[in-house]
Amino acid sequence: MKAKSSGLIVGISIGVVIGALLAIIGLLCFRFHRKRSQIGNSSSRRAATIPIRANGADSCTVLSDSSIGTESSRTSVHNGVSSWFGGPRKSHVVAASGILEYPYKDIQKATSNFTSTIGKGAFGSVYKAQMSTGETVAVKVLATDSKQGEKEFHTEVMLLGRLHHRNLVNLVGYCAEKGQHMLIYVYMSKGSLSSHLYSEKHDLLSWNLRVQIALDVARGLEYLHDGAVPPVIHRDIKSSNILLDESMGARVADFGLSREDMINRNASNIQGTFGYLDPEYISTRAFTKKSDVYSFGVLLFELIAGRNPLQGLLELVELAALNTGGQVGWEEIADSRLDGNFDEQELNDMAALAHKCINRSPRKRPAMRDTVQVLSHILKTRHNKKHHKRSKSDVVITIGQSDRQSSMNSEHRRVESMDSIADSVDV
Ligand SMILES: Nc1ncnc2c1ncn2[C@@H]1O[C@H](COP(=O)(O)OP(=O)(O)OP(=O)(O)O)[C@@H](O)[C@H]1O
Repeated sequence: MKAKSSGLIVGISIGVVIGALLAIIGLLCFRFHRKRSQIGNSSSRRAATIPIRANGADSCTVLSDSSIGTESSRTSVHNGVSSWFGGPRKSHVVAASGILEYPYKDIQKATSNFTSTIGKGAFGSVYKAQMSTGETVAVKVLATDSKQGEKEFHTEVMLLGRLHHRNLVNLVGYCAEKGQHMLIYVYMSKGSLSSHLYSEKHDLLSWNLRVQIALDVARGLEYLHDGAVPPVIHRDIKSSNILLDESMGARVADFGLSREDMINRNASNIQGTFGYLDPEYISTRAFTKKSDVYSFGVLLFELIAGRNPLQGLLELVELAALNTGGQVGWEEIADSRLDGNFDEQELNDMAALAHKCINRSPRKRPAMRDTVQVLSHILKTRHNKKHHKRSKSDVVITIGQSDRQSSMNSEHRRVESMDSIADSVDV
């Protein structure tokens, strides 16, 4: 009986030990498995968030103003590369930039055999294309008399593909077949700034929108000058090269193209557009970032006056500058169609900035990063004024006369301090 019970005890003990061992092994296996799956998850998460372009162009570039950012992975995911994978030949991706090559026949089909013309510029015709993926794009077919060889074209595509910013008309693909060179861009549904300023078919651009457009353009150019590696000088800033997206956001187009390819080059070999050209460039033939700043100044005056350089814009500006001393009184050149619907202070600040941009001496012109600061300051001041007006009217309803007086005093003090900030941003 005793032997029987001690056998039972030994049996139970062995069972408990084996059970415990099994439990420990099971626990270890479970933890090991969980760790492995965590590693797997984190690497797939990383893969999903690493920008497609690892060459630096798509990483966030912090420039002069805190709200700025490159289009970055947003472009890659939404209107950039990833949404394009269904369409083009995957084997022909230009690896360094992520820009995709499209077969000629796809473009031919998407443009209804090149009949969907949007317009024609110095580089050739532009077509609207409806891709089989559902995307709408703009296809620029470079003129066939282009002297650019295959290698140079691919180099240009690689360089263009590195430039990505929310205020640039980004390149998304290309086609090099049948002796043709085509560049495929994000489609800008609202057309060019020049058409909005000068064509009857559009509603009048409000003053508020004009300032926002000026800031968008300044940010795009600032990115080209200070964010792109190597820096890019645009060389042809003008209102027809500023395109507007669905929400009227402005983007700089036609950047980074080798100007040697332009058709109808004039004999003097001066490149760019008359009226926007830096006089210093005309005399020295050296195009610098400050030449872009000059053209940007002309564009700012265009927004203010609603008149282009071929309609005597700069003559008007010079006359007004005699009276304003470059500072105040610029209202006299305001676009008459605005019918006085603009903030005088904003208009004077923007005109004073434009006047600095077109200074004959390039050294005295601001850098693009300075123009971004001044324009965002104008918009911040507008925002603050609106906010204060609203809170002031709330105060009027709830407090008595003496309190109202003190609140107005503090508003007065705030405006004074805003003025001193404006002086410090002055370029
Ligand atoms: N990405 C785009 N989306 C929508 N329309 C575009 C796009 N790119 C160009 N366009 C339009 O196509 C037309 C031709 O443009 P392009 O840039 O070739 O010439 P341009 O700017 O008119 O003149 P230039 O070549 O002298 O600068 C213009 O009406 C322009 O607004």
